[in-house]
Parts: sequence; C-alpha cells; structure tokens
Amino acid sequence: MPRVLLKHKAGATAEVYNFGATLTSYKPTPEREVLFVSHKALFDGQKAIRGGVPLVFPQFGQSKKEMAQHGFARTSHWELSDTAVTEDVVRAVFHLTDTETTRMLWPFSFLLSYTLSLTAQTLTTSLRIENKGEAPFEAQALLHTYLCVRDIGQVALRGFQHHPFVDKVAAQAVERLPTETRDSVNIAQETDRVYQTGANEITLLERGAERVKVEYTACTVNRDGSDEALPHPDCVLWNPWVQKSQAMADFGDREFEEMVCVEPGIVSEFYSLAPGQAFLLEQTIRPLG
Ligand SMILES: O=P(O)(O)OC[C@H]1O[C@@H](O)[C@H](O)[C@@H](O)[C@@H]1O
Repeated sequence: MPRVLLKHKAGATAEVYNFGATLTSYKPTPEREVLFVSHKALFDGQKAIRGGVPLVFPQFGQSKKEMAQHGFARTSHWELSDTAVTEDVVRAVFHLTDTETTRMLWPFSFLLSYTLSLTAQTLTTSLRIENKGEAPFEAQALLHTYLCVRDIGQVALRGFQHHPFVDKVAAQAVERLPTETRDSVNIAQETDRVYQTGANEITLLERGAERVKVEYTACTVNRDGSDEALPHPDCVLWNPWVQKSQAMADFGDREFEEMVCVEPGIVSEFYSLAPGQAFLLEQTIRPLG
C-alpha cells in the first residue's frame, strides 16, 4: 500500500499510509519508536490499521448504525496533496473529500486536510474539517493515538485529574458524571473513558519517568478566518485489557501490555459546522526522557 516517509535532517522520521492517512511510525531518533502498531494489524486496504494514529470521523463509536464504527475516514484512501521541507519542519498534507460512497453513508460535502509536521523534537498532526456544502452538518472527530509502552503495569498518565469522564466500561447511565480524583492514572483493568478535559496536555510516565507528552487543542475556524477555541476538547483513554484483546482478530492476546491509547477529540457531543466553517483538531506528540 502506498505510504509516505518523512525524514528530518536531525534524525526523526515518520511514516504515513495513504490508506486512512494513518500515521504508523514516529521515531524521534532511529532507536526509539513512540507509536504502537499491532503485530497482527492488517494492511489490506479494507480494515482500519490497528495502531499508529487512525483518524476518527464523522462519528466516534457507532451511534449511526448504517455507518462503520468510528466513521469512514480511517478506511478511506487519502490523497497526498502537498509536501514541504523548511529549515525546521518536514511537512506532508493529505486530503479527503466526499464521494458518492461517503454521501450514501453521510449526505454532506466536506474537505478534510490532514497535516503532519515533523520537527527535530516533535510531531504535530492537525486535522482540519471543512464544511463544503450548503447545509450545516454535525460531526465528531478524534486522533486515535496508540502509544507504545514497555510494560503497562509501570505506566502512569498525568493530566486527567479534576476532569469529568464517561466510563464506557461501566456503561450505566449516571445522573452526574464522576470526576477523576487521581493525579496519576494507572491502568490495571479494561479502561475506556471519555475524559471531558480542558487540560490540553497528557503526560505518560513509565517507572516514574516522563516519557511522552500529548498536547492538543481544538477550535472552530469561521469563514472570515477568525477562530474560537473549544474550551473542553475531550481525551479518550483506552486499553482493551485481557478479554477485549482476545476478541480482536487484529490484535495480539497480550499486546495490551505494550500500549495505551491517548485520543484527543471532539466526541462527547456532535459539533455543528455551518457552511464554510471548519474545525481544527491538533495534537503535538513530544517524546521526553
Ligand atoms: O476496534 P476499534 O473500532 O478500532 O475501536 C477501538 C476502541 O476505540 C476507542 O476509541 C473506543 O473508546 C473503544 O470503545 C473502542 O473499543
């Protein structure tokens, strides 16, 4: 399958497949991989790639049953529309527009532009969703970032404290959302939470040492170019743990020990975009230590 390799003169590299515009590798140095991709991931141009950073759009989950879980962006073939190399940044831009197939699933006209910017120390992935039609539409979007870890038992995540969350594992209706009380969140069971966080920054620690930071923002861009930040972008925290891992054909039974997903997005509701308006959802992955 076609893919694009970004190489920074300082040594960092990134690899992106046109299929889903899925980022599958980010190495800040030749020896260090930041992203997790399952050994059983399929690269068949049909199934979403299990790992890296699949793009979720226009729905998170499957509230519209006629559309696949997490939408069609991650299983569509994107076009490489631009590349650029400057003194500091290596950049690639991918585009996806509506087709007859997408309009059958979701009857709207859109332009998705996905920009990957590799610097010596960071990788920024920026998804711009523009309403190209004449009617408003409602959508959700998320950057489904799979981070690799050495041992999930030694992992802690900072940045969720004080934020309300929906616990998708508990799956029972609650009158008021619980709030995260822990400064450091560890993972010792199936975890699937939508944090309604305004923190905009999650830090992953391994054995007490900071390893990687995911910084993120979301905003609406108006027709005239002005923008308004969404004060509370969401961040999903996911680890399938034992049973869910066994149930996934494209994921190893014990691979839950080697990954955790930190997924910035706008998913706790559907967001409305007027004609000509756009959403910008952006994350910067910053390896540390
Ligand atoms: O198997 P999929 O469709 O890639 O989804 C993986 C997971 O993605 C997460 O974002 C969801 O919160 C989980 O509920 C889901 O299981």
